[in-house]
Amino acid sequence: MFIRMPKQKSKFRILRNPFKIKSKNADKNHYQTLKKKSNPDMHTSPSQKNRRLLGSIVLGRRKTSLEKYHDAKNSSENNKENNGSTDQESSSPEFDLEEQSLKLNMKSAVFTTKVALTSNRATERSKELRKIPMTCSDLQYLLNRENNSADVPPTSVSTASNDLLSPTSAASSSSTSFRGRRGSYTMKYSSLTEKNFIKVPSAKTISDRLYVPSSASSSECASSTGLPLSSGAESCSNTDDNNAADFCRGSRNVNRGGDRAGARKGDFTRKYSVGSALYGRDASLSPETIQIMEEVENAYMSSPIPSGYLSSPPKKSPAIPDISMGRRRDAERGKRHSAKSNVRKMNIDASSLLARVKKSDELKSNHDISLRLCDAPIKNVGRNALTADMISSNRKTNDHIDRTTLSAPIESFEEPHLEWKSPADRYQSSSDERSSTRSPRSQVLRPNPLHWQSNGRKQQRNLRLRDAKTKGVDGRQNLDKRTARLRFGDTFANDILQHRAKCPHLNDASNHSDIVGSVIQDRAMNGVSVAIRKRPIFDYEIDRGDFDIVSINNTTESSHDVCIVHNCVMHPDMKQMIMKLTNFPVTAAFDEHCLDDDIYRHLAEPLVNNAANDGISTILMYGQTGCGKSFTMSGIELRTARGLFRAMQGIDKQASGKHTVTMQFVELCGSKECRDLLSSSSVDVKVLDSNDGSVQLANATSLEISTPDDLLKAINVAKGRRATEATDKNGVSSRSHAVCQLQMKSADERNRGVLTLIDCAGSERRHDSMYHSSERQRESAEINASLWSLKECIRARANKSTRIPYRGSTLTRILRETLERDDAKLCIIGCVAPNATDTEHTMETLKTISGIAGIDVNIVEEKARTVIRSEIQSKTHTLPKQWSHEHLLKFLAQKKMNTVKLSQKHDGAALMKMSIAQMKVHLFDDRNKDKAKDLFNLLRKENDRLNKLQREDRMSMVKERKGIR
Ligand SMILES: Nc1ncnc2c1ncn2[C@@H]1O[C@H](COP(=O)(O)OP(=O)(O)OP(=O)(O)O)[C@@H](O)[C@H]1O
Repeated sequence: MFIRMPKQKSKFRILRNPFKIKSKNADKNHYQTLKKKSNPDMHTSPSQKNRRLLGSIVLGRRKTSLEKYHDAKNSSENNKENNGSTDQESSSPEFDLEEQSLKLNMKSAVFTTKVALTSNRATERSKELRKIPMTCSDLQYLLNRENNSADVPPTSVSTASNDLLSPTSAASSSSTSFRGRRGSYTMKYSSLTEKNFIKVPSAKTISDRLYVPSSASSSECASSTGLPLSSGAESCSNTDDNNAADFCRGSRNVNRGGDRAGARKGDFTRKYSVGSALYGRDASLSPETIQIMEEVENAYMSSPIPSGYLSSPPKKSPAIPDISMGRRRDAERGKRHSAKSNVRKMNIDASSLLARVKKSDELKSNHDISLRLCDAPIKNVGRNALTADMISSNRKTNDHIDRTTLSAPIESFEEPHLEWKSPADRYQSSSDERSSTRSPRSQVLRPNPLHWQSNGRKQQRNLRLRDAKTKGVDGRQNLDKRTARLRFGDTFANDILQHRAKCPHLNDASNHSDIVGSVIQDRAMNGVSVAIRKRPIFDYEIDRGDFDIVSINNTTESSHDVCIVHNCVMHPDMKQMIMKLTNFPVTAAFDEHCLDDDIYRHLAEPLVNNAANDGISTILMYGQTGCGKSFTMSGIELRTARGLFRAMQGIDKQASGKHTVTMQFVELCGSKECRDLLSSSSVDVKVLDSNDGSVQLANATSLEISTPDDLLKAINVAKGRRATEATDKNGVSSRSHAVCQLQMKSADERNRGVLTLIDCAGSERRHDSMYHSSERQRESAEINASLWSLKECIRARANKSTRIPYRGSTLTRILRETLERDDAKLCIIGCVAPNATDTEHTMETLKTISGIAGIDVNIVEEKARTVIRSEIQSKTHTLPKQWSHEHLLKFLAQKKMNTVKLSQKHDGAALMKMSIAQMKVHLFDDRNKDKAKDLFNLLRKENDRLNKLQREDRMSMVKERKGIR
């Protein structure tokens, strides 16, 4: 039966997009099928059938459903009128699909079609469209069936797909059913539209190999596929009762393979083999098919290749001895090898394996496999060739093999490994097993450690890791910087204490008390001064084992103070402790004993006075999160409110005029957003540049301030509206830059002074923001970007650059006047946290600060030195889990627990991990539970006692440190 293709539909369309037409009714039809499954003839009216056929077969421009409907209707009517033919004739497609397929050389291509598969017991979930592979001829077959053409020659249908598609229901049915384990499956014809056919690109070769024409004899089949008969046998392996279930799985595999456009050979094999077996029970199977199936089944049964291998191709080899004895490269290539090299390899492999297997007692139970492997005909090539991988997969898939052999520890393979020790012996031992045609040199079997060594190494590594875990502090254990600092905190802290004791001027709380503020301002370079304030270490930090690593030297007569960071690190051997000292120069440094008054007097007051005298002043807080920026800024604001008005009063008296103070308070969130904090409505503020070089905050509320209290109240209100969030470091971490701008204008508005107080959001390192939400991480990135931009601007200013890149961020745009005007004063106060875990943060802040001031050239890194372990880490206070075997014995002797049976491997860590039951079994000969319980409790009690002592020690050390100051 031929179908005529309309002339105007070019074949190229098929090539370019053979699946162009999409049936919008596919889903609807699918559910209709499910509904009407019991009576499939219900929806096979001629018009419906025609519509479906036209919608599915006519290739070309995609038609709307309405067009398709009209087309179908018209063609149906025309056929009836013109030909006066029967329904069957009228609905026959008008082109020769087989011819077209041949022309397009697509006959052997595999298509995948979505079919509605529903089982009797199917739940709603399983009623989904599945894909099964089909050939062009399958399609033709189905279309012919659709057309009720009983005279379709079944020979044109491939065996495999025929198996799948032969109906159990009446031939005229619009849906095809076939049996499966879960019941009968229905495949709906209406889903046979081009859009549902997906060509599997790599399938041609697969189909060439696997499809066996049902009309051909088995020998023809073998010759046409170019494979030995045994490979044809592959297509009907696995004939057990699990076929139906496997079929479902197999279909899914094929489906996935089709989706990936790389259907795997194994998947196809599996599916077809199962499919054919499934159909073996069907009465409607053609005699030719049955004959072929029988032949291939016989061939399969006589095949020496294990079914396990045929049904699942070899995968990556597990840990077995390297039986290939070839070069490592050869073994790795394994599958990629040519057929020839595989044959050679098989020769060696099978015989060598057999020889060694016979010698090994442990593998005796597997003799039957080994013999089978050796019996395998050497001529088997390609897929049938034996390789190490294959043998391993054979081991895997054969259930009768003792699985303990594979999972046995590496020691169980020691015997064959030792055999390879001497090359001469190796040659001798193998010469009688192999032909000696090659030179002895080429036959010397090198002990290829491909699997052995990799497994040995892996095991050694695991042992090392386990050791490291159990060894505790004294063992070689890899720790990150922060953990190591806490772990060895006592030793490091003691070393720092000793250093401070040698240099009593460090952290001596002098804090420039005898130096007036102007002196520090005199140190400023180009109006930019940088200062450091170290916050005190908190109790909770001490409790967790943290210690103070920042020392301040502010007693020097030089032009700058020094902030010393004691960087405590571990040597790569994780045993030696290294102390590195870095000296950072800053304009002024304040230790943890400094007061807000000190900060104001030395740093802020000169700038406030400058602003009151119509100057441009900016105070900016910089530093990591939780280091005291807001704390310091609050102190400055409090004092500024009074100091500013005081300064202005003096000026007003002199000038007999009155200054007005206006205030604007905005926050900068991210790199662009600017919000007014003096207004409850969150108005977006625009930062506008004026021609005179000043900056206007358009839309921001300008509040006129007349008293210090008004100023403080307004500041508090604005701060209350500031975006804060609880972080790991700070319960109320500021997530925005707060900018408070005070403008002092003279009565005639000729003179103008500006004081800008900026409390930056905390700079964060990756570790701090690692656990943040994506929003927070973006925020952190923007904060850091704006700070980086500020740094660039200040550098450019210090370098007297003609162009300051202030447009880099909103923060720098607001600070434009400060950055551009030479008489402007800028004080950056860097806050640092003293704890050891924040060493990197602190160093980064200090580096940035001194870089801004242009004094980073004076940063001095002292030579690293090894820290001598302090005796304070008293051995008496080591916890039980850190005890050695000897320490444990001593302890048990002290406690008169002489009945405990300890082996060398039992140390403190091992015992602390044991439960009472384990102690009873492993440590007491009489298995006395009470004794085990006593020991268990004794160790726990001792652990608590020592823990408490350690804590007390630490506290006394801290007190001691404070006393030294
Ligand atoms: N010099 C100090 N003396 C006593 N406590 C301080 C000092 N500096 C900071 N603190 C305390 O440290 C905590 C964190 O300080 P603060 O909120 O000022 O940090 P921050 O740098 O502004 O953090 P963020 O950038 O996350 O807003 C506060 O509880 C504060 O009281």
